[in-house]
Amino acid sequence: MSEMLSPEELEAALRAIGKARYHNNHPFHGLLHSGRLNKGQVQAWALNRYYYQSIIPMKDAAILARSSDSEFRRAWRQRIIDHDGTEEAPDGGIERWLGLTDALGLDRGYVTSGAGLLPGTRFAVEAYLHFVSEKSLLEAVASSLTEMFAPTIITERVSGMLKSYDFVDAKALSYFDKRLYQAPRDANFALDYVKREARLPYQQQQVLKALEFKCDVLWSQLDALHYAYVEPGNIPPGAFRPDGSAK
Ligand SMILES: O=C(O)c1cc(C(=O)O)c2c(n1)C(=O)C(=O)c1cc(C(=O)O)[nH]c1-2
Repeated sequence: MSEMLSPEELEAALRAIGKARYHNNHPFHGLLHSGRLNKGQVQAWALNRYYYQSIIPMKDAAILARSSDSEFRRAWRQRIIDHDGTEEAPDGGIERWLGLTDALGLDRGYVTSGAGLLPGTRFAVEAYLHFVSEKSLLEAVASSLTEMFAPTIITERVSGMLKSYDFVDAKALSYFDKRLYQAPRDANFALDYVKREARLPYQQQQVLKALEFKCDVLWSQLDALHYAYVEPGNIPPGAFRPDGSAK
């Protein structure tokens, strides 16, 4: 039986998970941020990461659909607006991500079709969608808490990539500008929620496990990229080939 943690202890335990398991620790990010990837490898990253982006509003809609609290829904629906945009301002996160894949020379139809995805990306991203649909609302909210750790990695990524790659510029990376304030706003809301709603020891354990799960979702996407495009360079049949031979 686990002990009841104070809200502050719960937060400290969540931060310890992020410190150990967040994807900023993955070697693929080390290569991406320090300019040690070639353009084809950066294209592979952006293409696969598009799939994660595209599923985020669907997973947030699944979370919305599970809450009976209109105040909660009002706050949470902002996430969907941020990613999908509005009629007046259609350049939400998804559109901005496609701005990055455009800048990298990838065809939009190919990117959005998902045809060149790594199987590992597909399975990891879909596992996230299933997780939030099937687990408790508390666990679903907790699984978004990786965003607590996002601002640091975004700052490192943008400055590293701008310095190192002549094929990306600030406009291509503008997706990340908005994430710098959206991610902390969203993470603070979700953190307050889990600190308030995890009222029993088993619920606190569920919250911690949900964050571990989500770190695994992010980590396994980078494992798949690394295996296919860095070492040993085993690109699965049908997946994107930087030389364009199997498009
Ligand atoms: O660039 C990153 O490293 C990174 C990480 C994460 C994250 O930690 O899950 C998200 C994002 N970006 C992101 O752009 C984003 O919109 C996002 C939404 C979520 C979520 O779980 O609801 N995570 C993330």
